[in-house]
Amino acid sequence: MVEADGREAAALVADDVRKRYGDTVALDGVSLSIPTGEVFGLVGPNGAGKTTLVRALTGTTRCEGSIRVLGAAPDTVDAHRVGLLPQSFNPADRLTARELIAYYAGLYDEARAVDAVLDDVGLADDADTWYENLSGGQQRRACVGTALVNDPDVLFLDEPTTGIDPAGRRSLWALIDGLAAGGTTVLLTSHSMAEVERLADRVGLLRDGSLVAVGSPDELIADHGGDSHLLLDAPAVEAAAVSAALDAEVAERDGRLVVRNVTLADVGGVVADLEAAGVDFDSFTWAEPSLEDVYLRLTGETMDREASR
Ligand SMILES: Nc1ncnc2c1ncn2[C@@H]1O[C@H](COP(=O)(O)OP(=O)(O)OP(=O)(O)O)[C@@H](O)[C@H]1O
Repeated sequence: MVEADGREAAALVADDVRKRYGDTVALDGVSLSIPTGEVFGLVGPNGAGKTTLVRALTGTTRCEGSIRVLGAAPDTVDAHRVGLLPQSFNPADRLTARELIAYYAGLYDEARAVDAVLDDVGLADDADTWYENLSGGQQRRACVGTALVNDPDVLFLDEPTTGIDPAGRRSLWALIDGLAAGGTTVLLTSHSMAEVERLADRVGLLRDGSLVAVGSPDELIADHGGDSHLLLDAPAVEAAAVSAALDAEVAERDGRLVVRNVTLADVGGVVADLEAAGVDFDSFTWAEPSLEDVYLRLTGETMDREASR
């Protein structure tokens, strides 16, 4: 469908996309429509099919089903309008950051000014450093820059912030916000639920090659996040003992006890009941459900909570 201004209403459309590698089913009938200007976050455990879906959408792997990118098939879409940061990307070591960006800019008839791209990814001061001498996070930022040289209408970012420190991550988030505000459609994959919750208009959760949930972070949290809860640091206490003391549902997660369905107003009473029952805890945190809770529930996984922040 084409809007009155000539832009396609849906920048990306996938219909029943399937991909096998031998006996491995990497994509098991994925259907998806991403409107122009949306930031779509793709999450899922290792091996769920995220990179395969990015590769299918960018025409870098063949698959069954139908894909439209800006109204065209992935292998015929105008390459000037698409940017891709692959998950694994190893540029030549003996190029400076500026030479690397300039090389990619040279692949397009019309490209952005190299210094502006370096500035966008926070490498203006390190522009003349060889790629091999940049830190891991700076290298990743240089790689992000290569995907921005053509000012793409659709940008694929496969784990863009891996290895980037918190400050660099925040500046990349601001950059992505700015691109989206300017109408760029962004599909990003990430293992950071905080990142996806912060950036994405909608999130798709892939599991075993299937999209098991799609919605805004708020929708997913309301539908699948569960209740607000109290997290107890009580290393010496069994979940069953806390459950008996409170007459409540208590589970163990990542070394902490989770007392389910505790509203903020309930916290004082719950803590008083724990103390009255002699339950020995070091500290507690009250938490509303987050995208991480959605992820854990829908994938059945546990994850390093700190790694996801
Ligand atoms: N080139 C390939 N040859 C064989 N199997 C592959 C190939 N690429 C991916 N796979 C398999 O397809 C499945 C999906 O892999 P994919 O890389 O898409 O997952 P992912 O969600 O991106 O994982 P990660 O979070 O680890 O990056 C996995 O079982 C993987 O082993």
